[in-house]
Amino acid sequence: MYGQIVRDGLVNVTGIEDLGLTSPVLQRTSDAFFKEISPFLLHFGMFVPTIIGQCTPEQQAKWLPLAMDLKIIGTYAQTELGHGTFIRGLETTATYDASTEQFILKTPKLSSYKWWAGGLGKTANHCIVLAQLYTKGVCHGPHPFIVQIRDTETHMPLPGIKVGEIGPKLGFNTADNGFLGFEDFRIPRENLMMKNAQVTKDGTYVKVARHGKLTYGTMVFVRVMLVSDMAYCLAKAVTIAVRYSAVRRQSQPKPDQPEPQVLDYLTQQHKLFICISTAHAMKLTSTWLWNTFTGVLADMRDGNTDTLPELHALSSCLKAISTSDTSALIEQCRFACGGHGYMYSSNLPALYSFATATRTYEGDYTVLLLQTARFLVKSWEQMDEGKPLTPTLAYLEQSRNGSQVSWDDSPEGIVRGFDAVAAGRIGACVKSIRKHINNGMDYEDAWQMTTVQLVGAAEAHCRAVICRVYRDETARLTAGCSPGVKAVLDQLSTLYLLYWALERTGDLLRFSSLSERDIENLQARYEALLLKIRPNAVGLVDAFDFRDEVLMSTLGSYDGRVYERLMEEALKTPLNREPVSDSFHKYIKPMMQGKL
Ligand SMILES: CCCCCCCC/C=C\CCCCCCC/C=C/C(=O)SCCNC(=O)CCNC(=O)[C@H](O)C(C)(C)COP(=O)(O)OP(=O)(O)OC[C@H]1O[C@@H](n2cnc3c(N)ncnc32)[C@H](O)[C@@H]1OP(=O)(O)O
Ligand SMILES: Cc1cc2nc3c(=O)[nH]c(=O)nc-3n(C[C@H](O)[C@H](O)[C@H](O)COP(=O)(O)OP(=O)(O)OC[C@H]3O[C@@H](n4cnc5c(N)ncnc54)[C@H](O)[C@@H]3O)c2cc1C
Repeated sequence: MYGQIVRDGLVNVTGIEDLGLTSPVLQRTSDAFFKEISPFLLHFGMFVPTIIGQCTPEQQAKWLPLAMDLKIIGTYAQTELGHGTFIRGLETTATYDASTEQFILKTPKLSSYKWWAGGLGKTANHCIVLAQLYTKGVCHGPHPFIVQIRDTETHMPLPGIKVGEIGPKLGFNTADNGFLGFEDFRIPRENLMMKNAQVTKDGTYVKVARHGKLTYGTMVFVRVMLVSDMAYCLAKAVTIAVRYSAVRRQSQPKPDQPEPQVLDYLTQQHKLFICISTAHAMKLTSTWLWNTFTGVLADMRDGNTDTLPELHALSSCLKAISTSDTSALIEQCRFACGGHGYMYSSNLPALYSFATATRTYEGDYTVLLLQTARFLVKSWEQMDEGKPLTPTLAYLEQSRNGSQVSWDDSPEGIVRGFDAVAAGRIGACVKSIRKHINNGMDYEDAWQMTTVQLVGAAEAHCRAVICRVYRDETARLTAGCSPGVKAVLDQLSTLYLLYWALERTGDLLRFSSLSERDIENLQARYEALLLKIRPNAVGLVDAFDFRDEVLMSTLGSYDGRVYERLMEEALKTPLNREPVSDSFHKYIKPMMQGKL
């Protein structure tokens, strides 16, 4: 199993070298090799980006060629058995010894073991280690170090290194996630990644970066990338489910009619068409977020970190919501395929296990939404002080006078409705925090007592951002399209707005003049739109243009030979090599004969 995985991984990363080892190329071609992920994902997805983001030019000149030529294989070891979210609580230490100009890495106790890093178990021979940096008796917090953990010739763990695989998981079972412990393991001073902070030969700590959280830059990059990854993952799942729903015929609503395609059931359309729409919404939002990210990087290259807080808030909530929506909607695709959706050969289980993991790694859902909420509350307070709001929060101004937004059921009106919900929920959180403080709580306790509402406010803000970006980007990108294409893509973005308006009627009743009659109108429009989209449903998923080798699905292959493929896969099962398993003779027969 592992040997095959490594072979496929290497064919992937070396066989396409002439195409250029860019992230998107690697990411997309790796899907033709793995139902889940490559053991080299962390090498290209975090090890290389961290060298670029955290090393000085001199350090990059040393490490980047080695990494890009796969002379070293790396991963990113930050999480420990005892800490993942709370990075400031990490226990691994790196203590500077000026007499030898080395850092001594230590794993003080079991909970300090690095745990989870992809590729760490048996594949990587180097890794980025986040450790508490001590010099001259002072702790300066978590810093990144580049550490060789295995001999590059023998692949044996180096003396003082304890490393291994963490074992089977819900999914990601081709990721080779590992554990890592250090016993007074020494590395050269130069292995501290020194772009944002340095330690001189005599042990003096020098802070370089103006912003205290640039060490967390790789996580922001990955969160931005994951939004696009989720769009791609969901597009694969809905391609499988819609194609299967066009093939599958079931039940007989009318006695004298043949069994219909299950795709003709309105409930099936309700399950699946939001998935098509959401894949588009997340793809367009991810491109918008990527452009925002590169803009902030450019600002930071000019020494300006003012736009970083908004990027952190955006990447946090968009990563949280895109992974949560994708996990839920891929499971919905699985539900839509009945029993055959539960077959591993459908590829829906693997797609689900990948997406649901992504809801956790690179920042847990709740924790990241609370990060966004922190930014929203601070922005509200700045608005109260008359300070300007950042672009994505301009809608807060409308709530300043507290008047209720009048409901307008046009697409643009619905977008404004979601702005009103977000503004209203943020305002309610600020009111709650202030009430608790007035009742004698300190700020931290008042914040904690409001966190359930704060998570909801951050979700509402994110939904408002997605709705606005999806609507605006669809209009912009279809401006030059044929009327037919323009109409279908407009239907999809309208469906997204109607779907979420119906999901959030409570909020819209609370923060706008939405009435019961308006809700009835929304429901009727939504159902009529499902019927309009039905004729184009298969064409819309075909337009995602996934080859069968990438979909890897008995249910979603282009030729629709579902039952033949299911049987072909079944016959490949090892248990079918012999008509009678030897377990019959060992256990079942003796049991039947009363001899067990
Ligand atoms: C060959 C095959 C294919 C190759 C493909 C290649 C390309 C693929 C590209 C991408 C896909 C790659 C996928 C890789 C797979 C990933 C596997 C998983 C990896 C991991 O999980 S790595 C570990 C991730 N861990 C986390 O995310 C931990 C989450 N915790 C935190 O982020 C923080 O600890 C915290 C923010 C939750 C809390 O920290 P703390 O208490 O210290 O901070 P606060 O007090 O809340 O805030 C203080 C202050 O800092 C600001 N802040 C916090 N974080 C950031 C940040 N990241 N950036 C900027 N600012 C930040 C925060 O806003 C506060 O500011 P203010 O005080 O309010 O001003
Ligand atoms: C498939 C997979 C791959 C991974 N790969 C890597 C890797 O390559 N490298 C790496 O370093 N790590 C990796 N991780 C680890 C991952 O980054 C962490 O699991 C993630 O950051 C969550 O942290 P945790 O596990 O400590 O969860 P915890 O934070 O302990 O979460 C447990 C519960 O506590 C809640 N919680 C925690 N803090 C707060 C708070 N402040 N307020 C409210 N609720 C809170 C959470 O919401 C959650 O409900 C991987 C994880 C997975 C699942």
